[in-house]
Amino acid sequence: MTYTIDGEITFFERFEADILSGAKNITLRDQSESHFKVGQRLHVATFEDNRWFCDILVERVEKLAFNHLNDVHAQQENMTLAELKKVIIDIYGSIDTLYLIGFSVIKA
Ligand SMILES: CC(=O)Nc1cc[nH]c(=O)n1
Repeated sequence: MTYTIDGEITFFERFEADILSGAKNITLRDQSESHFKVGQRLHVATFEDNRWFCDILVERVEKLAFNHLNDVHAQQENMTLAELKKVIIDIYGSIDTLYLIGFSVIKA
């Protein structure tokens, strides 16, 4: 199948296996990555060395308060809620507003 790539996003290498298996199907980003739109197909590479590992289709984009993170979000990240909150704080520090990007892998 041919399709147009509309942008790119990076993930830490430690998330690669969970993304490729479908165990992780959302990502939570800050304002700087709030521009993604439903229907976009994105080139996905590792943050560490910019190595392509899949393309994804963006299926959801939602603004989400950190205080509203719940067990469903954690399950979609393949983590416990406590692990997810720690990951977010480790990446972004104290943050009130997140952007949930839901996706499916379309090529790997
Ligand atoms: C590179 C990077 O910021 N990666 C992130 C950030 C938040 N969630 C996630 O799954 N990946």
